Amino acid sequence: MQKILIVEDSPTVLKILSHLSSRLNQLEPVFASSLEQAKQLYSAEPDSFFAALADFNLPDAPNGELIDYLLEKKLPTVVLSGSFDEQTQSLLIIKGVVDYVLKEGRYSYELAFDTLNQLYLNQNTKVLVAEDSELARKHICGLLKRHLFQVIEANDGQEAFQHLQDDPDIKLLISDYQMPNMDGFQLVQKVRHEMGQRRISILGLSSADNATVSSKFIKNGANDYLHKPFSIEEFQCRVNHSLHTLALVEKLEKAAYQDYLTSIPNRRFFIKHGRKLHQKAEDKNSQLAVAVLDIDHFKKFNDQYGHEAGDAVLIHFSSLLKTGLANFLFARTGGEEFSVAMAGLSNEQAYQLLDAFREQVATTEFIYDETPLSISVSIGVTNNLEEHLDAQLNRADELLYNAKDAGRNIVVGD
Ligand SMILES: Nc1nc2c(ncn2[C@@H]2O[C@H](COP(=O)(O)OP(=O)(O)OP(=O)(O)O)[C@@H](O)[C@H]2O)c(=O)[nH]1
Repeated sequence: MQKILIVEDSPTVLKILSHLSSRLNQLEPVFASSLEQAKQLYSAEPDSFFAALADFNLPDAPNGELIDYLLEKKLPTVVLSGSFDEQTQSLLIIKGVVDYVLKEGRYSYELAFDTLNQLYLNQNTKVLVAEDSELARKHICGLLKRHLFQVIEANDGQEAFQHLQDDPDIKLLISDYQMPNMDGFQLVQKVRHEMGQRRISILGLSSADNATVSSKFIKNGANDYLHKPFSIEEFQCRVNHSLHTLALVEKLEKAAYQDYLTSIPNRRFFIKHGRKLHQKAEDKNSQLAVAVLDIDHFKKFNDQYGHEAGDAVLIHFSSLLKTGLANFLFARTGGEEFSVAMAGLSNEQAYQLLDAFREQVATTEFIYDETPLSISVSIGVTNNLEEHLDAQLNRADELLYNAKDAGRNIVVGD
């Protein structure tokens, strides 16, 4: 685990920082109370440190000498201080610190730790910078690298669009307005029209003194706009804000498509993607098998061992689905009902795979609260495309009822 060097001379503040450091994800705090001690700790194992949270004034470093030392060592640094005048604040940012935080109490320390956590996550976040002026591009990329983002550079809109096509993981596009080949407005428009489904935040930039540039950028699909030249701090705030909003949207989207209990996809996800598979099978005249699976006598787990036991059975069953039918679209589509869509499979092929899965469910031992529970599943499957997915699911459901009538723990196909 990488370390965070925390340097603070006040025992009271150090105590609070030590208490709050449990907030750090995947980072281990190491504490020092002077410049001398910080130097010793750092030089003993320089490669193990990820970043620093450092007090601006220390008895043996009254004028920010510790900050200069940490920046010289290229250690990303968040600065703490009891007071900052505006000049010192801008000087720190110009020198290259990640951020500064006033010692105003618990919330500001929490903010400092959140900044460090964010810095750690930024290492996996890709940002694309489209800017034709090399000087401006290098400046923007340098600011992003200070916050440890993975930065990709493009000279114009066309090159930027190509990068977006090649790399689906790019989360933020920072685009200048005036560029050769394809300008910023055209780029934003193309991204929003041709990559409509893509979750990407866009920040427009321009030095034009025309008041309509900002609204045009946003009307074309940018999320935010910044006029050049900009202050480093405002740039950082807008980048963080854009990515934070995007992360919230992604979180909401995940929650909307995931079953809360088992963490596998839910009915909404199944219908959305199942309809696409169904359409594709119709268009290409190919096969699509759809199955409905229902755990047998599920109610008895709840009745005999309690609702938590029922939940545990659902989680266990879902984990078997995740491994047994991982190559297909599957979801929890009801209480103890699950659905699977298997593209390209004939009825017979689907039947065989599902029967092997049924067997696996029946033979895998599951122990709840020291009691072995025997679980089985009934399955109905059809590859008759019907008119649409919902009708095919209804047909699979009818076959499932036949399986229940036939005594359960069985697969019934068309
Ligand atoms: N523990 C738990 N129980 C659930 C959940 N969702 C639905 N149930 C219960 O699942 C049970 C379903 O029972 P039934 O529809 O009678 O079906 P069954 O007992 O499986 O019987 P057959 O399907 O005929 O084999 C009901 O008692 C629901 O309350 C859940 O998320 N957790």
